Amino acid sequence: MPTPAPTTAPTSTAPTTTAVSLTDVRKTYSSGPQPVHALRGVSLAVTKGSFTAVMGPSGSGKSTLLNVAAGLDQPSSGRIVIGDTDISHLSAEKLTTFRRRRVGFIFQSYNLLPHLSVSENLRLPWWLDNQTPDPSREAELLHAVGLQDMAHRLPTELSGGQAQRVAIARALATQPDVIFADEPTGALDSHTGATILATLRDAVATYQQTLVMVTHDPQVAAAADEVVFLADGAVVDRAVSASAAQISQRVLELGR
Ligand SMILES: Nc1ncnc2c1ncn2[C@@H]1O[C@H](COP(=O)(O)OP(=O)(O)OP(=O)(O)O)[C@@H](O)[C@H]1O
Repeated sequence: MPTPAPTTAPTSTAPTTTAVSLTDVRKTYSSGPQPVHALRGVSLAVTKGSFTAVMGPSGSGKSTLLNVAAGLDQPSSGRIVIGDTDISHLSAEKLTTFRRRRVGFIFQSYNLLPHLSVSENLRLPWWLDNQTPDPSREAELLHAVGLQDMAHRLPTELSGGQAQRVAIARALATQPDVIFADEPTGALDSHTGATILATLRDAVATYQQTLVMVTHDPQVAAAADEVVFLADGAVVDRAVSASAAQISQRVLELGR
């Protein structure tokens, strides 16, 4: 006898296994002559400890999604929960504090402070939050990204790949609920990009770190547990454990 279908709709409360949840998130830019509907009702639940890649054609809303989900920009409507905090209604001041403590960022351009050493850049999240840096965690993270011998170097004395490793270690420093990465391998050659990707994957596994990453590169996206495809401001598909070829095919279909 077939199992009867459940009669109750799934609850809208995020289960404790969810690191980030978006519910019907919309973002309209109204500054120009015509409003731009960059996000048109995105709902998404990111599992704790998972690695999610966000892909889609240019202009599909990937960066907007990342900025809004990370609390860097306000949605026009909808609900965003990180960990157990609904950030949708936090004041600007509370949101800034929350981001410093609970969210990590990795950008294509590394965003290291040029006058601070590797070690000092890594300590920034603690300093910005008026916390004392944890020396053992700092040493562990430098080792995890292979920079244990470069703690005293300045960013100008690093290669692009090494600079991005500092950014990864820094994002991991405070054990945030989630790290958002925007094209973290975009400025690197393919070999260095592959090494950075491996470092990120290892970090996700070692620290059970939740990672959400925007990328244009199907090879990079194939390292993720799940790929979310955006088109015209909406989630149009999701793929689990997809190969680079499968991801490329889907991106082509979406009209990259
Ligand atoms: N500040 C802004 N003001 C007005 N429109 C904007 C703004 N930022 C983004 N947009 C528009 O919102 C839509 C989504 O942009 P977004 O940058 O999120 O796309 P994307 O998928 O990240 O693109 P790409 O892959 O080219 O970086 C686009 O039509 C873009 O022109």
